[in-house]
Amino acid sequence: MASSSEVSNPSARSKLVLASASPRRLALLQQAGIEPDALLPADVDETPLKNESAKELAKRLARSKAEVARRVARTREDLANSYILSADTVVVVGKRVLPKAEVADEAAGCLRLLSGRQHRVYTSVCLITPKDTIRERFVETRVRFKRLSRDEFERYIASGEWRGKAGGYAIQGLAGTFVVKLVGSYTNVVGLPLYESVALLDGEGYPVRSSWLDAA
Ligand SMILES: Cc1cn([C@H]2C[C@H](O)[C@@H](COP(=O)(O)OP(=O)(O)OP(=O)(O)O)O2)c(=O)[nH]c1=O
Repeated sequence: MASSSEVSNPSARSKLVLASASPRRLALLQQAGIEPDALLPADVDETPLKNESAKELAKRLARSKAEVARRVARTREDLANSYILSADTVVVVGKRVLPKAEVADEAAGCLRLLSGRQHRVYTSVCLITPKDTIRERFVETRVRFKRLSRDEFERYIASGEWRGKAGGYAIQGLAGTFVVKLVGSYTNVVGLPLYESVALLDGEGYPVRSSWLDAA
């Protein structure tokens, strides 16, 4: 067990890079008491490859994001020995991968497919350690939406909350009222499954609970 001086000495703390531009992923990490030392978003092409399954897509993209961020981090003296964490979230109806909605038409198309049905949300999390070991976790959550009325549909589109969200909705916002049933991890749907992400970091020696003393 670490001594209290080790626990409270910030200079001894390992560095963590979150390879993400998603405010949700940052907020989820912070909810777990983990404050990344740097944000290095990776702009990767998210187009699925021919015959690529949704699971393969999420895994490939999470890994690419981490690898792009690693290249940047390893050139920076302050981040040279850091852990790199990334994730990718994909929403699937049947075998169909829904887009990350950027315009209202895309969001409307997603909502039509999601209304009154069950869908799956996949998030793949990738961790690269200071020793360059790559670890991954893949998490699936099943979500069932109520059948949306025309009014709900139109008002949700008008809200704009779908913008930049996989599957054209955000469960942490108004769309939370559409959820009849959820099986699995809620934080997985928001974009970073906390149990699995913390387990990954913990398993590779990152001090996940070092700031918990200050949390109250
Ligand atoms: C389904 C769902 C997705 N989302 C968000 C999480 C992700 O930000 C986004 C999925 O797109 P991603 O491509 O996984 O992530 P991103 O481009 O937003 O961020 P980055 O690659 O820089 O990490 O959708 C929600 O916020 N709530 C939800 O309910």
